[in-house]
Amino acid sequence: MTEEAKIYKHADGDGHFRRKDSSFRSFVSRSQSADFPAEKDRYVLYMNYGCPWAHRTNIVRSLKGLESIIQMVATESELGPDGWLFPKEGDPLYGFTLLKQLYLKADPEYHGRYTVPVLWDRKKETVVNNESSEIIRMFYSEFDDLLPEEQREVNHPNGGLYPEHLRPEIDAMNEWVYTTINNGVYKTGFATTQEAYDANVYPLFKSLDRVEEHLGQPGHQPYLFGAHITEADIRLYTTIARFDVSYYLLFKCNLKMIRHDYPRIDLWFRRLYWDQSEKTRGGVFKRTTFFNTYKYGYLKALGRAQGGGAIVIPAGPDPDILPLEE
Ligand SMILES: N[C@@H](CCC(=O)N[C@@H](CS)C(=O)NCC(=O)O)C(=O)O
Repeated sequence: MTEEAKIYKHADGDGHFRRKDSSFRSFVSRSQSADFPAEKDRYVLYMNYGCPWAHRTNIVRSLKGLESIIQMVATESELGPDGWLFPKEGDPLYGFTLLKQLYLKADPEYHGRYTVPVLWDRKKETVVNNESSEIIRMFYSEFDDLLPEEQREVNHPNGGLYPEHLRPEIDAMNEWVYTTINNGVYKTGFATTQEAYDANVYPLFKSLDRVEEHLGQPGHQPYLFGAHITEADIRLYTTIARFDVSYYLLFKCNLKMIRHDYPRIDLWFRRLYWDQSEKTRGGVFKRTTFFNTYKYGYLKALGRAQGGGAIVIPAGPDPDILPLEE
C-alpha cells in the first residue's frame, strides 16, 4: 500500500471501521470561576466545511448567534498526508500550516488522529474539546449570559434545542441515530470486507426506515420532536444533507435514496434547508450546506484510498436538493 493510501485507510484488520473516542473532553462553563469560563473572543472553533461532525458545530454557532463571540477557522477541504491543512496564509492564531501542530501545541505527547472540530482556548493555549456532540451543547447552553435575552435557551419557546421535558427521548434517538446512521454511513463506506459492509449497510437502512416512521407519528412534525428544532434535528441533518449526493454512491449506501424512497425524511430535510425564517436565523441550514464539497471532497479522499488516478465526477443526483414545493 502506498503512503498516501495508508492515510485514507480507516478500517481495522478485520475490515471494520471503529471510530476512536475523542481525547480532549473539558467543558466551557457559564460559571466564571470554571477552568474554561464562557468569554467573548476567547474560544476558536477549528472546522472543515465537508465534515458532518464539524457541520453540527457550525450550525449551532450560527443558530445561537455566536458568530461575534466565537471565532471560526476553516481548514482546506482536502486532507494531506499529515492531516488537515490550513489555507496558504496559515492559521490566524499561530500561522500553523497543519491542524496537527495545534494538537501538538496542546499536548506534545498526543498520538490520536487530528480531527475537526476542535474548540481552542486562546488564553490557556490548549484544546478544550474535540468532540462535536459536546461542543454543540456548550455552544447552546453555556454562552447565554453573553447573548441578548431573546437568544437564550430559557426564552425560546418550548425550551430551546435540548428542552428538559424531551431530554430522555432526544438522548434515546441520538444514540441509535449516531450508531447506525451518522457513524453507520462511515462504517459502511470504510468497510474493507463484505462481512463488515453487510453488517452495517442493513442496520443503516433499518434506522432510516425507523426515522421515516418516527416522522409519521403524532407530535413529530415538522421537526423530529414537533414544532421546534432540537439538537436531534441538527445531528440527523448533517448526515442526510450528504446522503443522496455523496454517501449513496461513494459509501455504497445505495439500497434506497432519501429523495425517492423516504418522503417524510425528504420533506423534513427540505424544510430545514430552504427555511429563511427567524427559526433558522434566516437560513442557517442552507448557508452551512455545501453540496459540491460533499460530492468532490469525499470522491477525492476515496480515489486516494483506492490508489489515486484521475478523478471522474458523477453527474447526479441533479439537482443537489429538490425544491420545497410542499
Ligand atoms: N468524534 C469526533 C469525530 C470527528 C471526525 O472524525 N472528524 C473527521 C472529519 S469528518 C476528521 O477530522 N478526520 C481526520 C482524520 O481522521 O485524520 C466528533 O464528532 O467531533
